Amino acid sequence: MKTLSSADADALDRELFSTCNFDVIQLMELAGFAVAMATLKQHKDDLSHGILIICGPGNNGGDGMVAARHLSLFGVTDITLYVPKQPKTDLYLRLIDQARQFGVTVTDDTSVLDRSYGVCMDAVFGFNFDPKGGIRAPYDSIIARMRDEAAVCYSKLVSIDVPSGWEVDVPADEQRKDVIRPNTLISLTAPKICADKFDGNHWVGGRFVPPAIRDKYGVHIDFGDDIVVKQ
Ligand SMILES: NC(=O)C1=CN([C@@H]2O[C@H](COP(=O)(O)OP(=O)(O)OC[C@H]3O[C@@H](n4cnc5c(N)ncnc54)[C@H](O)[C@@H]3O)[C@@H](O)[C@H]2O)[C@@H](O)CC1
Ligand SMILES: [K+]
Repeated sequence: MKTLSSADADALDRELFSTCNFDVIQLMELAGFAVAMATLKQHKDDLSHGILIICGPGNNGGDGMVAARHLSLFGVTDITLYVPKQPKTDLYLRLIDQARQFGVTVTDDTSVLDRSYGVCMDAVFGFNFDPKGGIRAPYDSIIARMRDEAAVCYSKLVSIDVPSGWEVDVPADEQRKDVIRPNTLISLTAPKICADKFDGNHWVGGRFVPPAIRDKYGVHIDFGDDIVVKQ
């Protein structure tokens, strides 16, 4: 499996915006749609017991907000978006408003971590997580609770793009011992180095990479006629 370093993922991302003329809203919509679809394929029964989506401050959190709306459209009725820090960016505020219009509960109240859900979705950090100096508040304590399903009651943990708190450029079997252990990882665009040796369910979404960029970075994912592929 070809994997990307965080630097390559960032460079590829910038090329999608510059060379390929994509807009962040387009890519985030496709990413969030793919996340919703992979979660539905992998965890349909668990979703009937509700889903808690925990959003971080960047685009990984935005993917979670989009996924919430699509999960509602797929018929999931009990969806909570936990957004611990009030976003300032207009894009995130609009995504939150749209999610609400589809019946999603949006909250910054930590007490949602005390409830029980079938699925907990980790949309906290993606490939731009910086491990230097550790995880800053309030995400440090949230990720610590996510690590322990007895503390946050869920049956399955699903991470978007990168398991939050993991070092992006370190293979799964070499991560620190105290990190979260998702049941499912949904890589976007292409798997990052941390997806190497990942022992859970692994899906890839991100049907937006044109052939020239695929060749340049060596990422050839055959989606066939689907939105996501299982690795
Ligand atoms: N082309 C692509 O690759 C696409 C990427 N998307 C998503 O965008 C993500 C990357 O988004 P971003 O660049 O916004 O970055 P991230 O979502 O990875 O997070 C960056 C944010 O986390 C904060 N942060 C970083 N390290 C921290 C630490 N140690 N403690 C506390 N806060 C910390 C930063 O201040 C910044 O606000 C991808 O992983 C993916 O989920 C998709 O939305 C669309 C397509
Ligand atoms: K994540």
